[in-house]
Amino acid sequence: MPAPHWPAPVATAPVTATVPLPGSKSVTNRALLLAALADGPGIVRQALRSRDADLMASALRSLGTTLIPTGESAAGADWQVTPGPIRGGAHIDVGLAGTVMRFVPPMAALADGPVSFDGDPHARKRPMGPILDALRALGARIDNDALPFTISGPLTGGEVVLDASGSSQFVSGLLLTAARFEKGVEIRHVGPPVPSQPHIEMTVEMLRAVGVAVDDSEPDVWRVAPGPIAARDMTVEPDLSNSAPFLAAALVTGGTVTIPGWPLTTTQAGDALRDLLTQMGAEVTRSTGSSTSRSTDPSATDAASSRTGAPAATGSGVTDLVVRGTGVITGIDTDLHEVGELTPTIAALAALATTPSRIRGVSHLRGHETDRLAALATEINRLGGDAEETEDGLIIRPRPLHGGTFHSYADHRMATAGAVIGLAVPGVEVENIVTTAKTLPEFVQMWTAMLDAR
Ligand SMILES: O=C(O)C1=C[C@@H](OP(=O)(O)O)[C@@H](O)[C@H](O)C1
Ligand SMILES: C=C(OP(=O)(O)O)C(=O)O
Repeated sequence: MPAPHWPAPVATAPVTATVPLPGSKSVTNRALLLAALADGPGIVRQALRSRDADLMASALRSLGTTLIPTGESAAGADWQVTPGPIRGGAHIDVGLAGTVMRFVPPMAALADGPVSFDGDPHARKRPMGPILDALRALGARIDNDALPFTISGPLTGGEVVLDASGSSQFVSGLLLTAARFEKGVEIRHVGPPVPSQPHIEMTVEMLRAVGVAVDDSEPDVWRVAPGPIAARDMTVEPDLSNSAPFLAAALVTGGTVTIPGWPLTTTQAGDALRDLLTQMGAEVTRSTGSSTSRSTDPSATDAASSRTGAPAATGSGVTDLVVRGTGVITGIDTDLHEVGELTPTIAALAALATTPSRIRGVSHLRGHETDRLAALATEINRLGGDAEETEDGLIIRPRPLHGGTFHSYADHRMATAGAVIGLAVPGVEVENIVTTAKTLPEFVQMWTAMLDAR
């Protein structure tokens, strides 16, 4: 039986809340995979626990990695990761996780036998062709062009040309395992621009932090020489993209939301919120206030840690991010090609803005958890709004909204977009709010706590 729809709470007063966030999905799943491919046991600290992260952990276990939780706190889980010989014969459930369906197959192609993959019904619709073709070109055998598929090695590596305009994860997936390929890899992208460059930078930076030499000096070309991946102690940053609905609440209610532990420098897409929310009318400041980062364990500091696998904070590398709503939400004309995962929240704010908005550069969102452009236009219009899909984005014009069901399409960011609109529009019910478990299982409790805080 489907769970009842979640009545999105209406804000009765400006919110004033501090919202600590669990770890980044993108950093967690890269860190776990790199630890599983490393030359010895390592630790991943303050990792996210969520459906996507748990699917990654299960995938790695079925390929022969030992993952032992050594501690769990509000900041996340600490995993001791001990690599093993990569085992074939496994079946891997990717759920709806792009990071699992694109990052694990290159590792599976190194297994000593075939490995099969499948996922949620919609996962079978997400684009996989370019990375599967690339793996074939590098030596693997694969029996399909989308999920479900079975992959068999041996994969030797070498040079490959692919079109990664559909997802940066095609490049990240190949890069993460590339040092373990006999010949390493040279990836050359040919096609329209690759989206989500910060996520590729995150991959490159995390690889360098574990001793892998990545040459990205030529645009759209990445070279990784074969060699060991060093075992390290990595600490995961808070998930800045998941701060989006909470920070949006400051704008919607004319309140103030503070996120502690915001890194001073980061490759996370969510860092773009500082600029985007300013453009939409917020006052955004950093303060050293209460922020001490999520880690208090001095042993977590590691000279080799990167910004994304960041050293434990001493307070120097992080601040509080404070977003204050000024009472007016202005529309925005913006290209979100590099930070597409922020689109649902920006669209929700645009639906509540006083002037029109145009979101460009995100045609690749049609291959996300759902076709996000169609889903956002449909759901905003269902509540009486005026949203129009364009070839590469959305036009959203001001129009008063009314209550109704906001469908999530099993998309965590659609569900949280419904919650943002519901702050200002009585009677919004979000269908399948529990889909937020993909990256933020505590969403409802955190949302309620934010609204209750004074
Ligand atoms: O590598 C990653 O961790 C991600 C890359 C991006 O994918 P696309 O390039 O497919 O948008 C992003 O949208 C996704 O949420 C996470
Ligand atoms: C696109 C997203 O996820 P995935 O990692 O499944 O691609 C997202 O979280 O917005």
